[in-house]
Amino acid sequence: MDALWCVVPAAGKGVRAGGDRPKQYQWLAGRPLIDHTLERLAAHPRIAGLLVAIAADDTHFAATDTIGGKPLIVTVGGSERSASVLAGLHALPAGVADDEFVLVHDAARPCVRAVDIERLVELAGKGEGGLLGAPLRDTLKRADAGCHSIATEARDGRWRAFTPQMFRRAALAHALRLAAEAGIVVSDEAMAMERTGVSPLLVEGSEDNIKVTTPADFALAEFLLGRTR
Ligand SMILES: Nc1ccn([C@@H]2O[C@H](COP(=O)(O)OP(=O)(O)OP(=O)(O)O)[C@@H](O)[C@H]2O)c(=O)n1
Ligand SMILES: C[C@](O)(CO)[C@H](O)COP(=O)(O)O
Repeated sequence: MDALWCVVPAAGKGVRAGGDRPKQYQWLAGRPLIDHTLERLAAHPRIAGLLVAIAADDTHFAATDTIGGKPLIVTVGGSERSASVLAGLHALPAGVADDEFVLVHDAARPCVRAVDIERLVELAGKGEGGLLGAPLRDTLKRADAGCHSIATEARDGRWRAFTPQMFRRAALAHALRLAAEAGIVVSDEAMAMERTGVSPLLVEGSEDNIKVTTPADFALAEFLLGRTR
């Protein structure tokens, strides 16, 4: 399989992280968080180029045409993550065929391991696509408004979804458009594809592929950056 383009949704506000700028531009190990993510993606031999979707009013993204010798294209994202991903799909170079697989990886996940990307591309490329994830290993509780446990949920067959996720370009764009037309905000690409009858392959990946979401995640991500590649 030829190298794939990767859409990087980076148009979020990072509300849960707080700070004076969106989390993807906050400092992590001496550089903006997004730089770690983009450099790690660009260094992967399975990735041909990066399509970064940023907010229309973004004043932090350091524009560049290449990263790590790979092409980098910037487009404007949307008000929801799924809209940013769809905008990215539409901005891919004309040479990316409709049936070509593309990856989608959160800018907020800087610790993704190269070996996990390799496994995803190898395994999910044999079917209709898939995503990195990890089976739930803790007991799952349902809480009430007062944070009291009111039930213990079944854990069997439940996974946490990560990124990258990988689907064929036109099929994913179609699925995202269908969800948007139905007024459904999908949490990830796999959910949009499931709505069209696809059963994405879950590929177990490292649990240190964290999504930096809250202030506490920055210290953990900094620790993990030194241990993952
Ligand atoms: N409209 C949006 C919302 C999110 N994202 C991106 O999707 C990824 C995962 O989303 P999340 O962790 O929820 O980021 P935010 O939406 O920025 O976080 P918050 O909900 O705390 O504001 C991030 O890289 C974020 O930049 C995006 O491209 N466009
Ligand atoms: C796509 C995702 O990273 C899968 O876990 C996650 O859903 C995106 O984060 P959000 O906070 O739900 O936007």
